[in-house]
Amino acid sequence: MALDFRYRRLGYVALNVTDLDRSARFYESLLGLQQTGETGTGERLFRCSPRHHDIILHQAHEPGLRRVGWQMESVEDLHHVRRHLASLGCPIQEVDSEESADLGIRDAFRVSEPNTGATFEYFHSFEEADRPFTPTHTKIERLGHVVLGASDHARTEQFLLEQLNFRASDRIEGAITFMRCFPNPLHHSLGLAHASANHFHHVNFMVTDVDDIGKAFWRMKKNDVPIVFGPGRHPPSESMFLYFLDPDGLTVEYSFGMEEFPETGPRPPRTLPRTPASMDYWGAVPEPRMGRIGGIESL
Ligand SMILES: CC(C)c1ccc(C(=O)O)c(O)c1O
Ligand SMILES: [Fe+2]
Repeated sequence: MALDFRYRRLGYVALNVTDLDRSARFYESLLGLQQTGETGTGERLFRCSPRHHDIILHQAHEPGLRRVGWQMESVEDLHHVRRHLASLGCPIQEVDSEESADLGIRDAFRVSEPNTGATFEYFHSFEEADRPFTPTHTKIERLGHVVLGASDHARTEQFLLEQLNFRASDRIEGAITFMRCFPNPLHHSLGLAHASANHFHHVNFMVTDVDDIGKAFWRMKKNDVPIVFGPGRHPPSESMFLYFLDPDGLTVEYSFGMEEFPETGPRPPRTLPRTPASMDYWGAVPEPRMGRIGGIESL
């Protein structure tokens, strides 16, 4: 089957947190998301875009990734990816109408990415919020990307590229692959790190102003939020970055700027050597806590 289904964007990321109130305060007041409501099961919805939500926080015993939502360009693209995954023998779980209504989506289904066990949810229509997103201290532009650690990196990368129509933008040899969800132009919406076990690595928010990075550095310091990498500038995507930990120790990144790819005639992916200089132009060194906490919940 030709893999010509088209993604619109990384739709949303659902995270498991161990103290919902504490995390809600962090994601709202320190990160700058707007809380928009709750689902019938008490999950909290947050946004940084005109859409229904960008982040879901779910109360759980262990922190980590609950699922990743992918918005497709059209209903035909959604049917296409569903048929393709079913033809590969991947069990498809439909999202029932009550939950879909809560999430502002329609015709959604979930599937377990067979190598990492991460739940991918595919949908097409995504409700808009009734009011525009009004940034507070940080001019967040969008939910940027999610990075997973994979114990079988080669197989996972192959599945994502050959079966799910992601495209490789760059690789750091033996460390990470940066992938865009075709034809979305952003350098990466999904990153796949080499790891000894499958795990959540980090979630990223793109900001519109370099001052958002500098201001976050001091805001996090004043509020005793651990900064685990940066400020710095990533050679692969050219973005300036700051990584810090949420109250459960999940890693969150702010970044400013990112290379964009044309749909046709993109440059080929590069392979950068596995050296500190491939992670940061400015000489920052990641703390061991970066990208360490966070399991992957299975479907
Ligand atoms: C340190 C990590 C995994 C990393 C490296 C490079 C980029 C980038 O080029 O944007 C990232 O976003 C990362 O998270
Ligand atoms: Fe990142």
